[in-house]
Amino acid sequence: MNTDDLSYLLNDLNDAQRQAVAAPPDRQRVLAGAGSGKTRVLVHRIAWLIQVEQASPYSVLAVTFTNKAAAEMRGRIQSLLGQHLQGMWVGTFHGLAHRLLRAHWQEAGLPEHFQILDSDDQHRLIRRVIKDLNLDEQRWPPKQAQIFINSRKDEGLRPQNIQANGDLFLATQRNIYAAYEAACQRAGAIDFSELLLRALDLWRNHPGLLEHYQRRFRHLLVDEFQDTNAVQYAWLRLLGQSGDSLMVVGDDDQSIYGWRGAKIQNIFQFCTDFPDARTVRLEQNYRSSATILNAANAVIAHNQERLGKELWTEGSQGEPIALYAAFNEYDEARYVTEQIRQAIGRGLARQDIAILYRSNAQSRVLEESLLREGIPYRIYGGQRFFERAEIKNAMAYLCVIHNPHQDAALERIINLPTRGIGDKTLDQLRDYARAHQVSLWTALHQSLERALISGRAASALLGFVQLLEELTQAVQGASLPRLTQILIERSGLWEYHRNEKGEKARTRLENLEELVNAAAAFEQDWDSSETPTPLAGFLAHASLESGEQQAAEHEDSVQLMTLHTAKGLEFPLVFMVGMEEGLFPHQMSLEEPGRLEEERRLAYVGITRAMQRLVMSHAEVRHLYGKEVRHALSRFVREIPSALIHSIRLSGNSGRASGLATSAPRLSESKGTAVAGTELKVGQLVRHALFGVGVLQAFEGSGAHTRVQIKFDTEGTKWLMLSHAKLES
Ligand SMILES: Nc1ncnc2c1ncn2[C@@H]1O[C@H](COP(=O)(O)OP(=O)(O)OP(=O)(O)O)[C@@H](O)[C@H]1O
Ligand SMILES: [Mg+2]
Repeated sequence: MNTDDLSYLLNDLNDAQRQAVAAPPDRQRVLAGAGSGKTRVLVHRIAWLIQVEQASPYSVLAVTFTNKAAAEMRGRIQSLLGQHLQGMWVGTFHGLAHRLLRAHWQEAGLPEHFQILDSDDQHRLIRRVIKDLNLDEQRWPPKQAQIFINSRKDEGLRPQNIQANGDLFLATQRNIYAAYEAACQRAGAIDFSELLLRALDLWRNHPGLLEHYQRRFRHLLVDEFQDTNAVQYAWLRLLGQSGDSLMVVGDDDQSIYGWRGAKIQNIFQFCTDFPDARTVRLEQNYRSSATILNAANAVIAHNQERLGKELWTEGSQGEPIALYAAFNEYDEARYVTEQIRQAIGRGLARQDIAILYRSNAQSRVLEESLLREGIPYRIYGGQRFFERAEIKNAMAYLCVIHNPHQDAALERIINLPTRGIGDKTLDQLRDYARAHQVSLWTALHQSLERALISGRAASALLGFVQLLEELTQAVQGASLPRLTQILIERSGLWEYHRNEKGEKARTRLENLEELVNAAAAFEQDWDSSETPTPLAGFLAHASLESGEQQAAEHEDSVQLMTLHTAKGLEFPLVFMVGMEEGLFPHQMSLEEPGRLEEERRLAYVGITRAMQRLVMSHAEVRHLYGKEVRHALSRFVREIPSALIHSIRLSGNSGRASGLATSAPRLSESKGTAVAGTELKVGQLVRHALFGVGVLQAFEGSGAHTRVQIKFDTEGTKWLMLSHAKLES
């Protein structure tokens, strides 16, 4: 092929990048600092393999850290190649594991309709297990056991792999883990860590299947490699051994998921496991101004454990980093908001601005301030629609109708609404289930048949069985939204929430209505090749959506997210708020050696998100967990050479955010027209036929599933399905 034809694949690359992209199929480890074009290399490499090496898209497996990054990557490859790529697998490890397990549920030892437990479900189940084991919950807190179990799973350890050696703590945690595993198996449910481990076991235990995928995925590429955990790495080793090409790209200085089991050591291990792998280093940073880059380099230089690499840029010096000393968090939010208003006034697009914080809880005050100023924003994280109690209750009914052997869902609804099935009866059923290794549903039937339960308890259980039979009958042949509606009404859930008092009850009922809308939207673009029925698809959709901290794509909003979520992204203007000891670095990391270095890497990630301008802020007084606290300035700010910083003090008016900004939110630019989904903006006034006027507060979900949160003047705050809400501006 004429090399000129390939210029579009190589043009915007430097020499080192070009060599990595245009190498014949091989194994490479790209090790380079932030903003040096690692992700760009990976994208161009895939395009090169397909275009020049004639690799079938079907043979490419690319793994990234979030679904958003995966979608972006696919889009960039497609636009480079100018074609739609069928069959290419691009996704997160979790997403890929889920696909594998759905396709090979039998081999994985799962029921066809296995359910995914989110963190909340998992916590409930572990709590249950602890009780069943007659352990004292005070001494053996479920949360602690949950962390123990997940971190063992992330390391690839089953209970039988854990040696207690007479250690009571380990022995007990191992017992809880084992009992929890049995409970999951009975319930046909798996948690997020299990997704990965089970997929790995699938390959380990079925060499034929592994071979199939090894033959298929000839080209393997992994972004953000520094944050792979032991199980993910084991995946890679299995799949990568026999492939044609393998590329991992990462930066040891950006490893920020150690607390979730990520192992920086994988970066080194890689060269032991793949001795023929080449290491590529990229040293030129294309993202940030020299000031920002120097600040990042200075901070990360304080870490001991690093491979050590310097980044340089040809970019201009840029503006100094602004540091605002706020009086409290409200003042901080006002300052940030005012700065954003000015930046927008100077012509910066809203989506080019990001506010980064250490903890989700910090967003509330910032949100309020942005709302008051009518600045549209988009937030990643927070409580998702599918995580709300009333929605989870309704989804549990859907789940049980789909497959009654799902213990977590069954437990959730067996006495909700209350129908006289007490804890004692439930305990009896659980004991039976455990003793006979069956699901709760089977335990219930057998206990009744064998008259192990009698009297009032038995008739309550019978009532429940009858109810489920009736519900199953009633939904025969119904569409997904109709089915959802029938279940919500006839299960008694509707009545139950209606009898609750106050505003909360009303919100719950409306959310339940929204669920029916969500079901309708889902059914419309349900993909029959992915799940056997719309119901199965809807259940999976709900559990996966609640697991990922993603927000809907809405252009032209300021972006709010945690520092962790910001990984891999870049913005011309970045605010890092709450730069205080105890907040960032986080209090917990101060007490745990090793964690502090991880916090510093997080600071490095944050600083290197900024392209042109970085603004940091800290508050002298802050309200945390209901208390007023005073924090010292974060060491990460103090580690930046003072020549790079422009301090803005409280005293004097120069830097002080102006005005208290209590004005009502303004109408957005797109006045008057009936509002289509993409035109809506947070902060905008909208009108709903029934609820009247309100302010749009947030978006969630995407496409036909988009929901909007609106604060109505008289009707409180509601979540509505955008496609059904018929809003007017
Ligand atoms: N050779 C190049 N010429 C011009 N711009 C480049 C070049 N390489 C990368 N860039 C740009 O630099 C920025 C950073 O690139 P990229 O996001 O790929 O870096 P990265 O190493 O993946 O960063 P991170 O470590 O934060 O994930 C992007 O805007 C990218 O388009
Ligand atoms: Mg990247």
